Amino acid sequence: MIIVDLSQVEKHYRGVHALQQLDLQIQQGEILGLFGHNGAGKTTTIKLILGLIKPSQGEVRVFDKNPAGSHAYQIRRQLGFLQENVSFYQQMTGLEVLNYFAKLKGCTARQPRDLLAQVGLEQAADRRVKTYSKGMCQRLGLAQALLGAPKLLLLDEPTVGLDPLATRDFYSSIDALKQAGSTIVLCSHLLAGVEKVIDRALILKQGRALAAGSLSELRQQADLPVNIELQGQGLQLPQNLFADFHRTEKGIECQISQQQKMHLLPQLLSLPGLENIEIHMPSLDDVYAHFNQPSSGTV
Ligand SMILES: Nc1ncnc2c1ncn2[C@@H]1O[C@H](COP(=O)(O)OP(=O)(O)OP(=O)(O)O)[C@@H](O)[C@H]1O
Repeated sequence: MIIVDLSQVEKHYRGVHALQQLDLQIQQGEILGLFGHNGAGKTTTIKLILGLIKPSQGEVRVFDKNPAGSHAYQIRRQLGFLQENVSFYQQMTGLEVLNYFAKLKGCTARQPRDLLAQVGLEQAADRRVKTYSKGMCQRLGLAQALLGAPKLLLLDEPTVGLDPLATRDFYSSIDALKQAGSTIVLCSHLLAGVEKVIDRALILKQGRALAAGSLSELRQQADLPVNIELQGQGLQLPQNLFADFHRTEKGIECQISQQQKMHLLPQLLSLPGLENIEIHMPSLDDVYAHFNQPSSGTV
């Protein structure tokens, strides 16, 4: 089932082409990573999905309805949103903030306390928000976004300000929501963290889609080499096995194409003296850098 459907969407702000000819479909239960440099059009895409702004051209459908049309209220009750640089009423306690948003959203009274526990703020529930650290405010923002078990969750830089443990907990919560059937859009500049969580990525540049697909599809499209580290003393490679290799203290490092990997692995594993082999596939960071090279076109 398609939850979000953007078709040939354009958004112009007085001379700024924030989005151009954008097509995007997000299936139910999918986690989409939305990436791009500053000003690439990520927040504009999120605002269109939320129905906060309307496209200049093209069509936006969320749950098969126009999110900025007469069904907006009905759609928004099924949405959760965490904006970048979240801020709350400073004089209220964390629990009061969540109760307030829960009432606006028509959620059950029990949920705010459960959510505060889920994001690790149980002990701080009755403290005023003005005493919260940046990371605690971010956790409160997450709890707010999770109110009402949203079917579609939009998260703009959700892990900014979170420590490594809280970031890990956050991604576990995201995975649990996905398992429960939620659809999630994640914008982040911290690519290493989101790499394991997302099903698919859309990379934007100056309002246009540069590349889209799963990490494995993007690796194929980018055709970046795989780095292989062969560890062992006195390793000898058969002649002409690799054009591109160099010796290191631990053994040999080489680069092979993704297509060669499965074909060459048996030969590498049978090398005399091989003690260990480490295979480094191109990361999301590598793929992102590749598509953002000046020569890369758009999809
Ligand atoms: N209300 C507005 N009026 C004029 N221009 C705008 C407005 N909102 C966004 N823009 C412009 O549209 C483009 C896309 O902005 P957007 O906020 O979507 O980028 P972003 O990818 O979210 O960037 P960042 O990573 O910095 O948050 C930018 O050039 C921005 O200056």
